[in-house]
Amino acid sequence: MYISDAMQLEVDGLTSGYGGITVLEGLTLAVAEGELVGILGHNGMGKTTLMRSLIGAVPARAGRLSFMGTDITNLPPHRRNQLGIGYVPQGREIIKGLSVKENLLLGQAAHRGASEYDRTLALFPELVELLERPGSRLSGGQQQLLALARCLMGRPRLLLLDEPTEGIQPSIVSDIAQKLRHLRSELGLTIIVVEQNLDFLCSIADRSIVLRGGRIVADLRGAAVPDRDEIEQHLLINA
Ligand SMILES: Nc1ncnc2c1ncn2[C@@H]1O[C@H](COP(=O)(O)OP(=O)(O)OP(=O)(O)O)[C@@H](O)[C@H]1O
Repeated sequence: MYISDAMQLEVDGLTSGYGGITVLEGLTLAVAEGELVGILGHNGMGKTTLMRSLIGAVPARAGRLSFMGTDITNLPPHRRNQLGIGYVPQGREIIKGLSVKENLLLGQAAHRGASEYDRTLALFPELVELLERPGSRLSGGQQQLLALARCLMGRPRLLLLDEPTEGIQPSIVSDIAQKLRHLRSELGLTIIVVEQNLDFLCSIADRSIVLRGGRIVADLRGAAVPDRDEIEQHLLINA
């Protein structure tokens, strides 16, 4: 898989939080175009806050964020999305009262321009026979595919995923891993994925970051799959 030398995302000294609580404290991270980065950490360590800070839902209190050379530190979420940052939140947020097709078209409604519908369905042939089915009648795995497809309707360059395997049957988890690998190679996407499922993460990531107390305490890079034992050690040390 091609990974560029150029940094697509640069986070420099990011501090953010809620009300009187500081969650991320001077976090610094650079992600190259085409990289697939896993974010690990125990509950409450700031993984979702990092995702929400990257999309602009949680403002930076200090530090600087840059995406594809543009300073996005003070840009609102819709502008960051237009620049190419896509987000699939924890819990997926499928609109259950709408059909698969309607959910997909919502992903496009946020963007003006050429239709992504046919291109997206070509990447997700599993959804073709489900197009008229309401979101409420999808399995967890189908919902995750729909959430990914809906996000891709906005043509992101960077895909942020928060716990994509949560609540998904173990037998389907490998399908999600395969889909992410496929999307990355077909579209050259950069992917940052928050995960608790180590097996899943080790099967897809070429770099793993461990968060603790709002800081990065391990940044394990490998040309291929990261070392599961090493990651586990960092998680244990940080428990
Ligand atoms: N909207 C909010 N208002 C106030 N505090 C919040 C809010 N969201 C999260 N927090 C707090 O911020 C801290 C970090 O939460 P965050 O959700 O980023 O952690 P996480 O690593 O993603 O955890 P989990 O694995 O449980 O999702 C926690 O102490 C949490 O209680």
